[in-house]
Amino acid sequence: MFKSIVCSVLAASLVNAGTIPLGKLADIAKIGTQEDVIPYLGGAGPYFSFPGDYGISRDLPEGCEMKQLQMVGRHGERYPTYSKAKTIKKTWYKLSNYTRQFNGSLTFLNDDYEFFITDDNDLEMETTFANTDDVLNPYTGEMDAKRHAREFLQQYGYMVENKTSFPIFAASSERVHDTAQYFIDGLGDSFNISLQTVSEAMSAGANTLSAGNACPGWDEDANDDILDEYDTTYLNDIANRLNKENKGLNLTSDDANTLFAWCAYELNARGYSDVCDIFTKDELVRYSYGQDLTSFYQDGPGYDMIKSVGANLFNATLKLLKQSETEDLKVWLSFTHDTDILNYLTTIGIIDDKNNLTAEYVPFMGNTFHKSWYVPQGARVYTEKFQCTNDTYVRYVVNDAVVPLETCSTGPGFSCEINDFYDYAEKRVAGTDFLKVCNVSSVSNVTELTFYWDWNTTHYNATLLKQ
Ligand SMILES: Cc1ncc(C[n+]2csc(CCOP(=O)(O)OP(=O)(O)O)c2C)c(N)n1
Repeated sequence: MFKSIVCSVLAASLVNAGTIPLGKLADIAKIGTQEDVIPYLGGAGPYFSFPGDYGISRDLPEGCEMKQLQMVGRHGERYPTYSKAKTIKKTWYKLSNYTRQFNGSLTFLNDDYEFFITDDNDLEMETTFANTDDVLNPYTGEMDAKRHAREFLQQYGYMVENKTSFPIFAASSERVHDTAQYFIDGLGDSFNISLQTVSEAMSAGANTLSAGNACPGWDEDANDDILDEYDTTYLNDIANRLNKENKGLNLTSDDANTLFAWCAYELNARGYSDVCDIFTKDELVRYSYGQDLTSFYQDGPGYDMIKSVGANLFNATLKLLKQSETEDLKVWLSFTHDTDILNYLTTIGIIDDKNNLTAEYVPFMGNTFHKSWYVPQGARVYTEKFQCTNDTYVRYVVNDAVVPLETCSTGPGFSCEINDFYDYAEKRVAGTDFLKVCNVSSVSNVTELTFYWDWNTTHYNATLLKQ
């Protein structure tokens, strides 16, 4: 209410001051024109479908019947976290304190540029119709989740036609919870969904959708010796270029690095970002690979403990698959964070673990791991279990594309025959030990993931966290 009064007062004063922007409106000119940049932003930017879909049809193979559907999704487009906002603001203060005219790719700052974070209460949160910087922004997390719900109904609506009451699970981060709620809103009022908010506090231990948050054994710096080798002179080049064009500006390579995140989050908040136009295409490729490397060695196959972390959720999804005949519920929808999805995909074996990424150069041959392809904002990983005549199969759909298991894809639609799948899965989880490698017992005595089975009696309603 207060906000809308302030807005109308502001609007009125703009009218009186005669500053209504006439003619050239940046949003009209730019919204929708920067989609090429999004895949290079390490998953911080808006949702896009997995580009390498191999041409496999997403449709249920002919003559088959879906038996169970699971989905693990990331929350949608958001504002920066507190820590990322701090670094972005540091760069913004340098720019906003510059007293001369800007030249080159920073020229947009001469016009009436408004910094995209206008309210610190938005930090850590989804971008929404209410808090977006621009009414035309097509990339709000709210819209993404609602659209996802409609796409879910279009693709799999037959699975919920006769079962309109069911639970949806969300980790207790506020943005994750909000995404689940927008998804529920998008399903429409024919449904009676109970939103189960499962704690992602450390004390939740194994009963969580965010094993990474219950993992004191995880060490962010474990593979820094590898990551430090990556050549980051492209960041110095960016800073030097901007400083040369703008005498007296003292941007550092850290500022240059921050500008990529600024570009991504401004797209989420505003729908376009002049900051994205600062970079050359080569610089975008170098930044993007840096993001791939970091997540490969912190949350992917490059860090040996990750298979164990992802096993906490993967084991639960396997149990659900095995119970598909006896469990009343056929659809299991859950929302969590990007790192948790990367951990899960690592255990499944969907991220290539046969070629460790090199930090010595950008490997164009044989590198299939592009972080943004797997976990853009709003990422969604579906597990399909379907029966065709007498045989049953499993396959994964990542961000709208069927992504077959490398060594098990001879079934219809490049799926994996169910017994072969269980053998495959057993090998994947052999030797993993989430509780041990994460040292869970130091923060929690909860040793099992139970919420998929006891939600109806427990009713999960964890306190929301901004993390
Ligand atoms: C296995 C593991 N344990 C702990 C961490 C620490 N950690 C960093 S970010 C994060 C949660 C995800 O937050 P964010 O990167 O903001 O992802 P988003 O909410 O945008 O999906 C956790 C648990 C980690 N990355 N990986």
